[in-house]
Amino acid sequence: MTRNLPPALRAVLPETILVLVLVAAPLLLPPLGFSYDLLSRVLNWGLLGLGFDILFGLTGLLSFGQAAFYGVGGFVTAYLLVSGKVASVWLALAIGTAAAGLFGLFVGWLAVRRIGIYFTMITLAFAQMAYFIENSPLSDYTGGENGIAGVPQPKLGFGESALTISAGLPMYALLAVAFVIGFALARRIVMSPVGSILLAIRENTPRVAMLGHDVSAYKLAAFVIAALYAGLAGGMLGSFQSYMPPDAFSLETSGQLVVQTIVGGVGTLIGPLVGAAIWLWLRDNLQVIPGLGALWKLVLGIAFIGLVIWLRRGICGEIIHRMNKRREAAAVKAAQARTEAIELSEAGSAAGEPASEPAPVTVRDIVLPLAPPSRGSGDVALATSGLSRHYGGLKAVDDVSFEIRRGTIHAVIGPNGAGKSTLFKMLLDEVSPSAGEVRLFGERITGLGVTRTAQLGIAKSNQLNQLFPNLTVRQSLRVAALARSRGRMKLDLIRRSGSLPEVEAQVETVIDSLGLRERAETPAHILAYGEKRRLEIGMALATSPNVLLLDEPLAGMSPVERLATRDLIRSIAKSRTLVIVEHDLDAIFQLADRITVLYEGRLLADGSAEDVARNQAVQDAYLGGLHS
Ligand SMILES: Nc1ncnc2c1ncn2[C@@H]1O[C@H](COP(=O)(O)OP(=O)(O)OP(=O)(O)O)[C@@H](O)[C@H]1O
Repeated sequence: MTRNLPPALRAVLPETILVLVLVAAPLLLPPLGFSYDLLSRVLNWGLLGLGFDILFGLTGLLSFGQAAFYGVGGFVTAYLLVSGKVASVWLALAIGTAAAGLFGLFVGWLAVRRIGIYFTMITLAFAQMAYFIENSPLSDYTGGENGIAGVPQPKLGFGESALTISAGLPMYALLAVAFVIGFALARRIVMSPVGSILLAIRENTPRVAMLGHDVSAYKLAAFVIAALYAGLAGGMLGSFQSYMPPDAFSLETSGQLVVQTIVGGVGTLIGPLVGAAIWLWLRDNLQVIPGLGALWKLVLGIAFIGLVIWLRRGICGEIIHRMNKRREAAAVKAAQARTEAIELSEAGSAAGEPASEPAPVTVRDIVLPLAPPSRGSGDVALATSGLSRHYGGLKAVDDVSFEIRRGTIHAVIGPNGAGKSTLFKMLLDEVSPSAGEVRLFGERITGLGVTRTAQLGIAKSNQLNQLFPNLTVRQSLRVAALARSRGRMKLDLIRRSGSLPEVEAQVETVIDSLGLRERAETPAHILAYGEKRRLEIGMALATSPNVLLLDEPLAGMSPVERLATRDLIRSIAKSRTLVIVEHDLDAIFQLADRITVLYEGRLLADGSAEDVARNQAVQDAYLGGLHS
């Protein structure tokens, strides 16, 4: 239905619907028990929830400490106004919001380096500390348990003619305007390059770091954005009810926000508002039912357990899912059918039957629009000296020194457990060596970490796929290409993710070179195995590296896929240095200019393919005369 709308209107459809609903709400909902005051509180919670949803829904970081920022914004604003230090409510709101953002910067800086439950615990601990500080050491400023009364309401205009925005409908209108602006801004953030990267972080954090994005910095940005929203909502709370309550800081506030967001729909932006409407309406109305008494909390709890069980994605999440499902069902079905056909054809070709489909990859020479970073002029691209990695007593890699020449295909081979993958991981500082170092074009990169080395021009495709399962092929490659065009971190929150011409050209080139044009809009988890392997390589390639490391690129592929991927590798090698770990020795001896052989963590041989094939030690220890 929405497809028939003009593109300009379609782009702002959610905002348009939101405005219509917010205009209609005070006309239609009061008879159902939604007073203007209740509607205003719902909007205030919704504003708090917008930031939380960017943090939790988009980035996957569950904070149990949003009350800390809500409280800081609220109390700083209220104190400045009541103490007379600032006369303008708008200015006090701006300062309160900025204070919450600064506090968010501090807490986030400590929290984002931790993951999962540890992150959540740090946010919870800070919120509890903030509650204590508000109640005790700072009670002269905050009123302690009494909070701050007499917070003035905002005024529109100047001097005598200024219009006070009083409680009731005017305050509802102000909060509605704030919410619409906050929503539009949040949606822009979600659709921006930063939003794409935050989503990818939720899908697969280590891979985002390996592509060259500074994961901690992006998480911190999401954290501060959430704190700013919370600070603004907190500031408006005091002004709207003329009183800043101490329980803004309480654990219950943080917990209620989490529940409301889950009930309304995580990752939908509008979900926290809907969750708040249901929660507050039920709470207000259950409390006044005669005979229910204190049992209202029990009834509320049961109602919410039911909602969460039957509407797993939350109310808005479920609605959006069902609408998308109907619209996308045919596309998903077709994608799955294509996957089955490809896998059937691959199984057939693996069993020696003639392929029922043409080779899926049609390779052209790959000229990527985004150039790799320019690095040194020497002949040696990568060099290791005395590189070792020990796990307890096990020497996974032991004192390995070798060089990889610029513009060559260099293979690293060795039997299972020889240390190839560990060596690879050390080449881009994914794993820190126990001893020794790696140099990229003469510059020491050991100790820089995987994100910095990626920015210097090394990328790796992994032995086990590290994809973004719910992102499409195009979205995945875009996240990779953004790392080359934007560096480790850039806060372009307002521009659209797909609006960078060079990045888009890069993505299209890689899609074509991978032979995935037909699958560009297919989520990674639906792809056939061979396609996933190619996407794994493509993501590394899309960062436009100087040196591309391929860890077992042919593993598990059918013969047809292998041939196609070999062509792809040859084509990539025309413009960059390639290092390959691979067990398919026939492929390696055809592809590689030089070969390094590892055996039990040590360097056994290093030379041209002919030299290595003739090397007696290699034959004895590994090849068993196969290539003599
Ligand atoms: N994180 C780790 N902790 C302990 N031991 C490890 C770790 N990673 C690798 N190893 C061990 O180091 C040795 C080398 O492993 P590695 O994966 O590098 O070998 P590989 O040559 O890549 O093997 P394969 O060809 O089977 O992938 C193995 O004995 C492995 O069990």
